[in-house]
Amino acid sequence: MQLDTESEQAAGAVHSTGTARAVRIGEGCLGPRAAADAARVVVVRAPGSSANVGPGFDTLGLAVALHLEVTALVPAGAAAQAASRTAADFGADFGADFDIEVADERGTARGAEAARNLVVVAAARAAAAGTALPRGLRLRVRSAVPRGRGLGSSGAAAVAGAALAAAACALPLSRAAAAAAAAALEGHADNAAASALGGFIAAAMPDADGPDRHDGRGRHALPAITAAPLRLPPAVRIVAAVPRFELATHVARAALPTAYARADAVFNVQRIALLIAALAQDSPDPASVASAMRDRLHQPHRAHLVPGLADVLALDPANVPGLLGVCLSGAGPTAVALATHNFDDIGTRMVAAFRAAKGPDGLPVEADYLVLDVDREGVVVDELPPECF
Ligand SMILES: Nc1ncnc2c1ncn2[C@@H]1O[C@H](COP(=O)(O)OP(=O)(O)O)[C@@H](O)[C@H]1O
Ligand SMILES: N[C@@H](CCOP(=O)(O)O)C(=O)O
Repeated sequence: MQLDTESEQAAGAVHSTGTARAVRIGEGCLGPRAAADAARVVVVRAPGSSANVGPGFDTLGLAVALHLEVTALVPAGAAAQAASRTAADFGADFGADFDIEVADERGTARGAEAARNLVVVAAARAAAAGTALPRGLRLRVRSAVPRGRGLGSSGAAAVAGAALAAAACALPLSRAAAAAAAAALEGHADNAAASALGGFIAAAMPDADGPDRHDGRGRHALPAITAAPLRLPPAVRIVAAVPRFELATHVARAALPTAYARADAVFNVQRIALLIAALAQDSPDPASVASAMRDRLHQPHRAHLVPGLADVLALDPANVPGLLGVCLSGAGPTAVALATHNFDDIGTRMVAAFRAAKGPDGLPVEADYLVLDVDREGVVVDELPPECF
């Protein structure tokens, strides 16, 4: 399935392919739809994600039922105002005079400070591909996705921002477009595609050597990404053991080698194929899944950043009922287990394995576990009456 943002936007198309479900802003309205030139309240909800899923470095992603929600007050006349402004109106310093406000659990930011919030950055970039964000946006952000833990908080924020941009500018939105916009910001497509599309996905960035895309007026168009939904049996849930420290993705990426031995590349390519095949079964064979979730591209190179990881990864379905396999979640430090039952026992074992290790301060690595459903919906956008803000 080719997800091409440019052609969708050019055609103003909103279509449903069944798998890359498209959504029109306002679809699923919870209240009466406001007139287009009246103030509107738009609610965007995007799930977090667990990227890589073992061997699928920068490729596989699994959306998890932990959500980031943005409630936006879009001022009256926003669509016309956005259409009349161009991307050039809003340069790198757009935040300095940009009338925007973001409130989240860390407080309220305005202007230039608000413009550095990732949700706003993502909205601004996505909007710049076609138009500019209107002035006067008021955002409230609530996120259940812990930041910097490997559960895709930045991907969720980027997807939500892209969806918000479309809503604020009254443009049609497809989940594919939101995924592409967020992937362009993240630099890898796994989190973005999972947060935008939901479920278990494979995703790829466009060919790095491809042509730079412009729309002829100097505006940078968002690159298409390629994504495909993968089967995951309904019984599978995710047990996430979340250490109580942050690990920024850019730090964990800096720990990776720039080149790999052919044997390691082949090891992972084989296991990605085997993992997808094993999880396509109604009752996946735990030994097959666990073996296919092994990785040589990122986990060994990041293990020193996540004390206890080796012991968590050593949990074996042969000894743990319900367990299918364990891996580092995204860039870490969270570890996730795929499981069909016995979730609390699995979470307890993962936390105990972390606790048996010592952190850099010489103290045990404390972690908490969450039992999460797979989010099968991806990003959703609703519209509420203005008094709901
Ligand atoms: N709700 C949010 N609002 C604003 N920025 C966010 C939000 N969630 C995440 N971010 C940004 O993303 C960063 C974490 O991203 P990253 O290091 O990729 O970790 P992860 O995506 O695994 O949580 C945060 O430091 C912050 O800059
Ligand atoms: N493929 C990326 C995924 C990063 O995910 P995050 O949730 O840690 O941001 C990587 O492994 O670097």
